[in-house]
Parts: sequence; structure tokens; C-alpha cells
Amino acid sequence: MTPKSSLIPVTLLTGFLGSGKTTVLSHLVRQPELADALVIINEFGEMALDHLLVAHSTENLVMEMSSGCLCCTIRGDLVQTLRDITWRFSRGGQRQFRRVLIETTGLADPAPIIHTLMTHPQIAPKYRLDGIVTTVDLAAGMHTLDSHPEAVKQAAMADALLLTKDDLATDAQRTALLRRLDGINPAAPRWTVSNGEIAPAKVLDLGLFSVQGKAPDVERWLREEAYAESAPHGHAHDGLDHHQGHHDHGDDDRHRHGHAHGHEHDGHDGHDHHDVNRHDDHIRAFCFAVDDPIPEEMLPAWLDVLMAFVGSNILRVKGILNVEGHEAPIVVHGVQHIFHPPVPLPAWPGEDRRSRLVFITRDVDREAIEATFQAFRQVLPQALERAA
Ligand SMILES: Nc1nc2c(ncn2[C@@H]2O[C@H](COP(=O)(O)OP(=O)(O)OP(=O)(O)O)[C@@H](O)[C@H]2O)c(=O)[nH]1
Repeated sequence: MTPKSSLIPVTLLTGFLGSGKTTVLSHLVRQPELADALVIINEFGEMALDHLLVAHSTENLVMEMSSGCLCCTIRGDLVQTLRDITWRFSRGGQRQFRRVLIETTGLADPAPIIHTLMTHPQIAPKYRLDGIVTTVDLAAGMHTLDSHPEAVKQAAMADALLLTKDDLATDAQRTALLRRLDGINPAAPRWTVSNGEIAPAKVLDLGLFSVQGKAPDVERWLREEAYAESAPHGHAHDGLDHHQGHHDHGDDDRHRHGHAHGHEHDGHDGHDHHDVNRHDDHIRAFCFAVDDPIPEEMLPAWLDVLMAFVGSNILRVKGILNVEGHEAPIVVHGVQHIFHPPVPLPAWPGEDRRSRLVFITRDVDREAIEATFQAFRQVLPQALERAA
């Protein structure tokens, strides 16, 4: 099997129509860190004029023009392109790029593209998803999220959020949007981006594995603390720790968006943290931890049932698991009903040996997920005993 770190990392740049993807891309491709990147623009319908800007700045560019059914053709074209580029962009048998950046059409649901990367028999063995980067327009974002569920999904699935057009946003727009993003995606770092200017390091190597083969940074990847409740919560008697919902805003620079208002002042302005779902985005973000090691036979059974019944509404799940009989942790990562094969890590990243899973779902509450977990935990030993 190819080691994870040697697969070609793919960054997905998504965001609603006009939210600033191409502007970000035009900036990124000019940076030396991206000299070894191949850019695929997955455009639907008419080519936007501003894409020519990108085309002038790099030779490593593939334009895909799709028409037909949005999700089917985009997926098919992408498979074709990802298959072809390894020989199209090779010289003397050497591949001329080390990473891929895909700009998706603003209307696309990112899930099918991610599934292709994770499961397609010719793609999954060569590529790995490095991260989903989503642009959100600070001025028009609220309206877009209200009107387009796919834009909510793009924001919910992101590993990093790029907040664009700060110069056009009023304080009220900015505050309202940031608060809404707290509910949709509390863990993704947010960066304010003016006219596309973003440091490549903020959008690359967002996955567990880096191009340089560095040790995986599980804490940064999981960001479990971002899901912690603002009010302290006692340790639950059922062996699960419950965290739901909201940013602690940290004291790192992940939220450095250049404004002291709003985002940092949550909880002091009359809104409590339950308010974050008031727009009825149906999005839930939560984490739960399990104290005791999980029986090995329980894990696939539980995940299978969960995925079968609510998989399409589990937008993202990431976890580090303590599995019985394993010294080191096992990492899992899923998008909707598709799970990456579990990856064993060489060692625990810190003292905390609990299993921790973070979920971003649509209309699936923490309680439902925990109830299935508890049910499996109680029923499985009995079932195994009976079968013996
Ligand atoms: N004022 C302002 N305009 C911006 C900024 N970033 C991008 N724009 C403008 O917003 C418009 C849309 O930006 P694009 O980068 O084309 O957006 P896109 O998401 O690629 O759009 P589609 O390809 O249509 O999905 C362009 O006219 C940009 O010049 C910004 O920070 N401030």
C-alpha cells in the first residue's frame, strides 16, 4: 500500500458564485510555495473572463469546461483529468507537480468530488484530500447562506474559511456572518482575505499528513476544543463527554480578521450560544469523547449503521479513537456516508487517551449519535455472548 504521506495532496477551493475563489487562486498561483502545484479549474457553463487572469500566471493549469448535469459531469471530468495529468504533466518519466489545487464551480456540492478522491479505484490510490478551503463573502454571505443550501454545505465542510470582501462589509454584516459561521463550522480557522491575498501556508497542508512527511498534527486537525461549550460541562455518567456547538475563539491567531468587534465578544451581547442555529441552517457541530477503549468489533458495526441511516446528513466526521487491543490511536475521517479507511497513528499525540469524534451534521443531533453508540455498546456484548 502507498504510504499516506506519498499520495498527491489535493486542495479543494470552493465557495459560492462570486465569493472570490478565482481572486484567491490568482494570488496563490503566483506564490513560490505553489510553484509545484497543478491547478484544475472545474468550471460549469461559460468560462468567466477573470479565469484568464489565472491562466496567464502559470503553465500548470488545466481548464475543465463542463456542461450537462452539474454533479455527474463534474465528477466524470475530474476523474478523467486526475487520471490524465500524471502523464500529461510528466517529463522523462518524472511527474512535474507535487500537489493539486481544484477550484470548483460555485454551484457545486463538494461532497461528490471528495467521494471521488476517497473512493474512486483509479484516483484514491494516487491522491489524498489535503483540505477543503471555502471562500465566504463577508458582505453578501448572509444572503447567500439564506438562499442557497449548497453554500451552507460548502462552509460547513471547510477545513479553512476565507472571509473575502472585508472592504465591502459593514460591521453589522460582518458580526452577523461570523456568528452564523460559529454555528455552521466552529472549528475551521478563518482568515480575512483582501483581494485574494492569503499566505499559502494558511490553505495548504490542512490534512493529517504533510508533503514533507512531518508527524501528523492531530490536535490541529481535530480542533476538538472549538466544539467545547462556553459553559463548563460536568463529566457525564455514561462515559461520554458532551460538547456542543460554539467557538471558544481561542487565543491563537486563527481568527485574526482584523476586527475587535463581534466575533470575540460572543456571550456579552445578549445572545447565548443556542442562538447560532437561529437561521435554521440545520447544521449541528459537536464533539463527543469516550473514556474507555472501544471494543474493536463494535466500531465498524456502529459506523456502518450510523452511515446507513444518517450518512447523507453527516457532512464531516473526524476522530481519534482508542480501540481495545491497540496501543496507538486510530484516526478516522468521513464525508457524508463515505469513510476513509482508518489510519493507525504511530503514537498518541498527548496524554489524553480518550476517543474523540467531532461531527458536523445536518439535522442529526449529538443525542442521536450517542444513543446509537450506547445501544451498540450495550447490545453487542450480549449478541456476541449469545452467538458463542
Ligand atoms: N471589493 C472587493 N472585491 C473583491 C474582493 N475579492 C474579490 N473581489 C471581486 O469579486 C468578484 C468575484 O470574484 P471572483 O474571484 O471572480 O469570484 P469567484 O468565486 O471565482 O466567482 P465564480 O467563478 O463566478 O464562482 C470579482 O469582481 C473580484 O474582483 C475583495 O476583497 N474586495
